[in-house]
Amino acid sequence: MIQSDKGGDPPDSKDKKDDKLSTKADFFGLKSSVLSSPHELLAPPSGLKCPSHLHLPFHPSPHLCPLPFVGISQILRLVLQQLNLFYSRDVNGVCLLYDLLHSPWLQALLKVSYDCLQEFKGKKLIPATPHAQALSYEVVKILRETPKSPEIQELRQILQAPHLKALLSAHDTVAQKDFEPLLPPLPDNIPESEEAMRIVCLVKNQQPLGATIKRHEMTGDILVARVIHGGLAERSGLLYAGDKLVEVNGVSVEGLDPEQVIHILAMSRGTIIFKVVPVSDPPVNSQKMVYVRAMTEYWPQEDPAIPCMDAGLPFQKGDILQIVDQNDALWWQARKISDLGTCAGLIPSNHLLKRKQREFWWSQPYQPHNHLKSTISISMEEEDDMKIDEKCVEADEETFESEELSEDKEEFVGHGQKFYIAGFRRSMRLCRRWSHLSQLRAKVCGASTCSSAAGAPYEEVVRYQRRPADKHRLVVLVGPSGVGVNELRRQLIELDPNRFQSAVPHTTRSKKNYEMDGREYHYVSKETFESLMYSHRMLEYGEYKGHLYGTSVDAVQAVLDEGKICVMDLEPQGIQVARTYELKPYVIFIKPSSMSCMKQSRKNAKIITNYFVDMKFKDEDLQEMEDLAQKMETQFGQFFDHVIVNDSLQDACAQLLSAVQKAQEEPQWVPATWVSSDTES
Ligand SMILES: Nc1ncnc2c1ncn2[C@@H]1O[C@H](COP(=O)(O)OP(=O)(O)OP(=O)(O)O)[C@@H](O)[C@H]1O
Repeated sequence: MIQSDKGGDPPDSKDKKDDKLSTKADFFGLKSSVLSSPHELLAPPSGLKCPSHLHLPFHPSPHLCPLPFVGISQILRLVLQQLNLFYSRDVNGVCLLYDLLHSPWLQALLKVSYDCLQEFKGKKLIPATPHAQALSYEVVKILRETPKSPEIQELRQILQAPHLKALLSAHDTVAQKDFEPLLPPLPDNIPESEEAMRIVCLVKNQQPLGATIKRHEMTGDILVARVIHGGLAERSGLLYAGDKLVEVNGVSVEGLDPEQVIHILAMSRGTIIFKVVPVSDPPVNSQKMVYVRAMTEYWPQEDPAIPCMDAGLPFQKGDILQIVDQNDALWWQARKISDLGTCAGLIPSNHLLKRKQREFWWSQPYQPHNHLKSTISISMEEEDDMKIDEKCVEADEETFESEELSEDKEEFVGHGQKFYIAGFRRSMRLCRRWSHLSQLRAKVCGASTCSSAAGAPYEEVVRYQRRPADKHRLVVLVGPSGVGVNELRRQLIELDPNRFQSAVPHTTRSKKNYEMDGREYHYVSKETFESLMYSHRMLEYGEYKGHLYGTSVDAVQAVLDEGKICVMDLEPQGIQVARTYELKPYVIFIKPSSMSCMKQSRKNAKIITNYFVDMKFKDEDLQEMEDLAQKMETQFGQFFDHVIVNDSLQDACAQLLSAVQKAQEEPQWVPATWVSSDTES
């Protein structure tokens, strides 16, 4: 499709002249395909659609290749083999041909060839004879008449070998300047004022052409506004942003609106011929390909500012995008990595999206951030509820203590062998749920950084493959309370305690006589705990019954230093704190299954609460879990590397094991900063 572009040009100097361009928008649904022959450019011949013709321009033509071309011709032969393969498989072979010819290795090869030619051109070599082939025949004839000797025999064989014959034939072609195709001579008297025209021929099909047009406000010219990466126009290399459209199928576009041009194109059938005045300085996209993780979502259909809605690329939080063009300061071109074969689409640049986020933020009525009430902040009402809960616990202290004991017993069981799994203590889990996290964190990081509405909308990412000698990546499980995060974590560790381990949390409460420092908890003073908090060495922390509980970076590091995989559960707000180069966390979101499934599967499941020990799930609990999961996904989905729906516990556990293995052994997208720090160190 060619689409009308509303403008949105970068405000840089290169495009200043376009500031006055029209901002009308429309779309014309021209689907077009194979681009045949322009006159001026070194484009594929019009016979491209015929497989037999495909070979012609790519034979190692003798007059194009410098002498040591054995390697080159070999590679070109490979290219031809590939093309033949593609051709027999794919009707749309021309596109593949184009892709191949655009491949960097072929370009490099041609460049070498060209450089060699240039070198020889400078030397002005003159052939000793233009008829080396005839000469060799003559020599062979003479040799036949001379007395036989092994040397003469060998010379005859050499001269009659097909390779040498081909070489001599190539020599003669070059020597006689017998080049093809013959181009018509240029007329001598072209007036200087006359603009060079390019004729571009396109054949409509289901593929979009991938270009947008706009009208220049001052001159009224119809210009190609944007050529979309990966579209036919771009792959043809014949249409560039800035080209002036003169005629479409013989109809002059002078004085027409973009919409009228679009109408002509929409009405056209089969081949469409464009006459264009090429832009004097075609833009070159020399930027390297960048990959980013979308930290927000974008819907072009809801964005009235997009230059061309149909060319927009919608994306969701967490999508990995390949940015292919950043020439425009406002509108980039990108593809989703899940869909790299397609034409690119327009997305707002980092700068523009940030601006949009800020505008959106200010347009919203003020709301305290209580949408994840149970995990982030606690409203006044909840504060009161909590006090009541705490009172209940206080009143029931003995029972509570004995329950902690019984939980210990439970935790000592595994594979018929007694071993202790840290990080599952009831107090720690309850403190997470009832933590004063937001208040505590506010103390540490100050309102400005924590409440910043709009972080970077894109995060640059790279493929990271952990080397066997590297420490393992931290595995973080996130999910709404009761979904089974701890159950899955426990099952994973029990599966192979020599490989998987939890971090030992810290607490400011005093050690009980059956506990061991560094086993259940690291017992530290309030001052030590707070100093860890203030120096950002705590991944998570909270207060429960007047004591502080939390997991430190060092505790996680201790597990990783042992060569084990540290598996921890975190509240989603803690993910950002854990996302560091040293821990390289792999975040798995544990999601509840549907209500009806959970009603079945959670029949015998028990919730941990601060005063009921074996409380069964009620429908409201399941509903709350589902709601919270949705909110978590909406707010933190961009950080999730993997999602597991916890329906059947056995399946979920198998999925978890496989995901954890992949995280450690297969390449994953991680923030670019994690890897650049790697190379620095
Ligand atoms: N897939 C499942 N099928 C049946 N029961 C399950 C499943 N997953 C978890 N459970 C049970 O649900 C209950 C709650 O699970 P778990 O304690 O792991 O929740 P949690 O996500 O860690 O919650 P919290 O963060 O509040 O501690 C447990 O009794 C557990 O055995």
